[in-house]
Amino acid sequence: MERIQERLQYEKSEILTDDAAAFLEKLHERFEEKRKSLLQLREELQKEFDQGKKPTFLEETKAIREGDWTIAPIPKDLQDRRVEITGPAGDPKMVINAFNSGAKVFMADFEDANAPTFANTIQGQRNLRDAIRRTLQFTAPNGKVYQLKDEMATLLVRPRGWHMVEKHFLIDGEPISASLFDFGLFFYHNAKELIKRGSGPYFYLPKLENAKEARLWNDVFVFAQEELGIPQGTIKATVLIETITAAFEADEILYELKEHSAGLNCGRWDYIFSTIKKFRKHPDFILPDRSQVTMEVPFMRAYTLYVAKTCHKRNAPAIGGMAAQIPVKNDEVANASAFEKVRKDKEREVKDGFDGSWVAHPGLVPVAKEVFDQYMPQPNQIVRKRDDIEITAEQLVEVPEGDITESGLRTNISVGIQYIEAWLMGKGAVPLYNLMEDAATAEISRAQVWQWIRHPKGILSDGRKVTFELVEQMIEEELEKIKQEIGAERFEQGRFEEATALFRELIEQEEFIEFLTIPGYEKLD
Ligand SMILES: CC(=O)SCCNC(=O)CCNC(=O)[C@H](O)C(C)(C)COP(=O)(O)OP(=O)(O)OC[C@H]1O[C@@H](n2cnc3c(N)ncnc32)[C@H](O)[C@@H]1OP(=O)(O)O
Ligand SMILES: O=CC(=O)O
Ligand SMILES: [Mg+2]
Repeated sequence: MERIQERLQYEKSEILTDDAAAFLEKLHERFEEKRKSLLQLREELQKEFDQGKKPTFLEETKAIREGDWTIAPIPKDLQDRRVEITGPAGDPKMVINAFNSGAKVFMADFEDANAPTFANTIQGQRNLRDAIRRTLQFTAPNGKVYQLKDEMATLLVRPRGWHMVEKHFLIDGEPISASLFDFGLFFYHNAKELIKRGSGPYFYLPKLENAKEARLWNDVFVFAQEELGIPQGTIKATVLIETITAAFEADEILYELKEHSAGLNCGRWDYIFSTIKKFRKHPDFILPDRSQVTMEVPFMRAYTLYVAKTCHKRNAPAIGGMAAQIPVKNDEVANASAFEKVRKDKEREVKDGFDGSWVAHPGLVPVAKEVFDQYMPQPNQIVRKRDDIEITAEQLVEVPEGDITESGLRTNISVGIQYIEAWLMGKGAVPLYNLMEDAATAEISRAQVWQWIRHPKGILSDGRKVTFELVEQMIEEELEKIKQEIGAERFEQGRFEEATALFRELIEQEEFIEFLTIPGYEKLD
C-alpha cells in the first residue's frame, strides 16, 4: 500500500496512526466502488434533467412513503436540539467557543465552512479528539486563554460529501473518498470515548442526492460499528436535505438510515444551488437575484414544510437551516436589523414545526434560544404531526418571481471571487458585507452568473442581457472595488488572481462544473 509523504509530517498529531490508516483502507476497499457508481448515477440523471425531466416522487418506493414505520429512538443528548451552532472544525478557538456557546449542539464542519487543506482537516480531527477528552485549549496571540466549560454542546461532525476525495491519502495510488476519510478518522479515534462519556458518534451527512446514497452511508456505519465492536445503531446521523432530488426522497432517506437516523435538516443554501444546477437547461427555470430567493418564496416554503412533516411522521427531529445574518460590528442599526431577521427566521421555523435550528455565530445563540423557548417549551415538538400539510411535486419545483438586477449580478461576481480567494487562503467561512458566506452560498453566486449568461431570460431589470462581455467588464470593476475596500497590500498578498481565474473557469465552461470545490481543491495546498 502506498501512503503519501504528508502523513509523516502529521505523525505527531497521532491522527494518522497505522491502525487508523488500516481502518481507512478497509473502508476504501469495501465502499469505493459503490461510491463511484453512485456518482455515475448522478451524471446519468443530470442528462435526463438536461432533456427537461423534472424530479418526481418515485413509484418504486411508494410503499415506503405510505408505510407505517418510524426511526429508532433518539438518544438522550439529541432529544433537545433547539439551537445548533456550526463552524469549521479546523479552528481551535472557534471550536472551543462553539462548544461553550450555550447551544445544545455544535456541528463541527469539515464541509461547507472548511477549506479542506490537509492542515485544516487534520487539525480539525485533533481539535475534536482533544475536545472530547476535555483537553483542548488555545492561547490567542493576545494572550487570551480559551478553555472548555463544564457544560458543552453535544457534538455532531459533518464530513465532506461523496463527490470529494482526500488527495493526501492514497491507497494503491488512488485518493480515498473525503467522506470516508473524515468519517473514518473521527469514528476510529472517538467512538468508544464518546460512548464512555455518555454520548455517541453523531454525524451530519451533507449533499446527499438520493436514498441510495443514504444506504451507502448506512452500510458504512454497519461495517464501522462491527469493526470496532460497537453496538449496531450507536451511530446517529442527521441528513441534510439540501438537494432538490433528496427532497423527493426525504422519506426514503430516513428509511434507509432508520436505525442510525437522527432526523433531517434543511440545508437551504445548497438546496437553492442544487435547483439552479439541476434545472440549468430548463427554459422555464431561472431564479431572480440571490437576495430575492428567500425562505418565503413558494418552492422554499414547500420544501421546508415537507421536511418538517416527513420527519415528524417518522418520529424524527426536523432541524431548520442557517440564516446568513451575523452580528454587525460598529453599526447598531444594521446589527439590530440582522438580529431581527434571524429572529423572524427562527420564528417561522419553530412555528412550522422544526425542533431546532442553526446559527452561524455565538452572538446569535440567545436570540434563537429565546424564540424556541417561547414557542417550544418542551425538548422538541416531534409529537406535533403536520398532517395538515400537503405538498405536491409541482410545489417543490415552482419557479419564483423576481428580478435580476445589476446589483444582484455584481454581488454574485464580487462575493463569488472574494469567497474563492478566502477559500484558497484556507478559510472556508467568511463574513462579507455583513453576511456569512461559505461554500454553499458561493456556489449559488457562481451558478447564477453561469445560468444568467446562457438563459434567454437572463435579462437585467434595466433590459440588458447578461453576457460574457458584460460579466467580464464587471469582474474588472468589482476587482478594483475589492482592492479599494481591503487595501492594496492585502490584495497583492492574497490569491485574487487565481480566484478570479477559477471564477472565470466556472462561468465560462460550457459543461457546468458540478462543485466549485472540485477544481478549487486542485489549487489547494
Ligand atoms: C450553508 C452552511 O453550510 S451554514 C454552516 C456552515 N457555515 C458556518 O459554519 C459558518 C460559521 N460562522 C463563521 O465561520 C463565522 O461566524 C464567520 C466567519 C462568518 C464570522 O467570523 P468572525 O469574523 O470571526 O466573527 P466575529 O469577529 O464577530 O467573532 C466574534 C467571536 O465569535 C467567535 N465566532 C464567530 N463565529 C463562530 C462560530 N460559528 N463558532 C464559534 N465561534 C465563533 C469568533 O471566533 C470570535 O471569538 P473571540 O471573540 O473569542 O475572538
Ligand atoms: O449546509 C447547509 C446549507 O444551507 O447548504
Ligand atoms: Mg450545505
